[in-house]
Amino acid sequence: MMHVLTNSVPKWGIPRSPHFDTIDHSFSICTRCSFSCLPTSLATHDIARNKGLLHIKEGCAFTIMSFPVIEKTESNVVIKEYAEDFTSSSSYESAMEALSSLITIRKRGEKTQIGGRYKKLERMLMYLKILGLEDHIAELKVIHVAGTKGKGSTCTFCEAILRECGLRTGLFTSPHLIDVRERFRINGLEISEDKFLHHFWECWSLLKENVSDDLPMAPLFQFLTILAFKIFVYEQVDVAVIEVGLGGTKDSTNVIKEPVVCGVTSLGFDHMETLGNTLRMIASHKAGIFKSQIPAFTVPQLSEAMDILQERALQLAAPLEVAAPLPIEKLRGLKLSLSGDHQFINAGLAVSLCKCWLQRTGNWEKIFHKDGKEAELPEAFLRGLSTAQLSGRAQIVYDNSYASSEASENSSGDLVFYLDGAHSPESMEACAKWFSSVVKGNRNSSQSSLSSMNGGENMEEVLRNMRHEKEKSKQPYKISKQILLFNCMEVRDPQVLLRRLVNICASSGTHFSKALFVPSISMYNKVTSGSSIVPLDISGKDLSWQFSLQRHWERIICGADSVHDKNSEMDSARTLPPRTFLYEAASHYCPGKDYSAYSAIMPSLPLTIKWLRDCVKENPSVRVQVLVTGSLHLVGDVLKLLKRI
Ligand SMILES: Nc1ncnc2c1ncn2[C@@H]1O[C@H](COP(=O)(O)OP(=O)(O)OP(=O)(O)O)[C@@H](O)[C@H]1O
Repeated sequence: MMHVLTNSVPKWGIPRSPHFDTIDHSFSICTRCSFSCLPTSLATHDIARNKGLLHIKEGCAFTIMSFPVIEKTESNVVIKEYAEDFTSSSSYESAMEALSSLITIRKRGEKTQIGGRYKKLERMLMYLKILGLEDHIAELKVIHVAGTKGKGSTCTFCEAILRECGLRTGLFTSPHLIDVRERFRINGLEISEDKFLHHFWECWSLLKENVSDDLPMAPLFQFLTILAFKIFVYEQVDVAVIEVGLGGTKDSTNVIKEPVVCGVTSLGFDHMETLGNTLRMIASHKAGIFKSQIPAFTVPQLSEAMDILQERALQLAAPLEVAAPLPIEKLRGLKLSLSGDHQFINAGLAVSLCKCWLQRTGNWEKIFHKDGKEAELPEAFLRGLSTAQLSGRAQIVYDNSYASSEASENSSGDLVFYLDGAHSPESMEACAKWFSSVVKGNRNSSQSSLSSMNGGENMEEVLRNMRHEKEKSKQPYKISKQILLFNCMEVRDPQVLLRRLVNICASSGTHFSKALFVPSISMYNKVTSGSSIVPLDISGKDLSWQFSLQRHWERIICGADSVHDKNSEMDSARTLPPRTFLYEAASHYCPGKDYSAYSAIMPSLPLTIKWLRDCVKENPSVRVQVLVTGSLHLVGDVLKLLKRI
């Protein structure tokens, strides 16, 4: 029998899970009304009481919130506002619209003009106070993780390890790929729509009611951070694993005053417009999460970065240790569930963070009855490391939806998507190594392609993929073609990203026969849900960025300038290349037409997926291996489409 120190004795003497209910589905707009069981001390109550929304029952306060609602007699201005502003048929879509309204459009590196009197972290504290959370977040037992690459993976490993130790976990990561709820996981599962909506609208209304010229509404990431804290407090998690959004010192998550332990993952060059151009400057921002006397861990870093981390730790008397990459033997024959050699670095850090967290919270001895100096990893750690799930990072998806029956499946080629949202030079390098390794069938890398289907898929899907792979291995030899499907944000340097990808792949014998440049569907000014409508109208889409990506590609591959003249660009983007383009030799194609010998502009992502499926359907002798990379938005869009069509 395992005993774990948890918060299972409710902090406020209230039931562990808030009670959710639906009062009335008959409102024309309001689809959800929810109750939450809150500590009576929370300031929210006072506000709610003033608004006449509060009903006290046996020492436990139930806040009745109903959004959006047509209640014209209601004096609550905010509620009226929802009814007027968010007339979408679905409450969830309304929440997405509300969230989208918090996106502040600005050029990268420019300071966001939120206005008001206060600095970001001051504002964050005020928002938390409005929600009555400022004391409660101090009780959260946090693992706080900053870094350039590997934050999401490290946090995901930590969450899975501690969950396997029997703890109730909360995980906050960013960005999301398909649905914003991916950012908030409770016990390994993304938060349910009901709970999300409940907390979302409660947060929204209280903040909206209290904004002023001095304290404007929280922009998107600040709002989501506050929401995460609220969710974790109310869900009474034993541990909150919190990924920094950007940088560290000034990040919204840095309102955590006393985490249990901090981690800094691999440092490199990203977000330089905000963090600075040197590794020292970047490291200094990341070290901004260190707190006085709180243990911190990092991974092996270049000396410029390590010096800064050590300096900062010394100033704060924070013990800083370097966690070595996890030696493969420690896994005792198991495999990391996240694929790629770089994941051993993240896993090593996660193990140190979790051990430290368990020791500092008094859980280590309770759970393992050991002094913590054992060389072997506990079973629970192994289970966490071999089951942690994170979509869009070195994820493999076998697509067989183009084959309508087993017979047609066998008479079609194979289409396999390799998805990795790398978008910085260092991560592109990690991605290129992983892709080359898996397409060559190098099962020793860290992971076999089968077990690397880590996309939060259910077991049924994993088993289906395994069956698919087994079936395919019995079939006659197929010619593999590696195709690149790429887009990146305009602030990135595509020349650097593409060159690094091509060179690293080439150094291990992997060559892309074609590259496809395609616009993402996701818009940077809109938060969408998994069920949002996919826009199919491609008319008038500006593809000039995709054309410039193609020019970079042509230069890298053939050393020549682009084959296109500017006038033909908009026209050519409306047509898809012939299907033979995908698998016939480059020498068959003369440049200067709709596509070049090595690359094509694809007018839209849905058309590209359909086109790829059609190509493969026609040619049973090919196995098309598509690397999707350059942007997490692109990866999310592809995943969304593969699930749907
Ligand atoms: N330790 C690492 N070193 C280099 N690249 C890495 C490392 N870990 C992850 N990557 C690369 O970075 C991508 C993103 O991984 P992850 O989400 O874990 O990191 P992140 O720091 O959260 O990144 P993001 O900038 O997307 O928020 C991966 O798909 C992989 O290509």
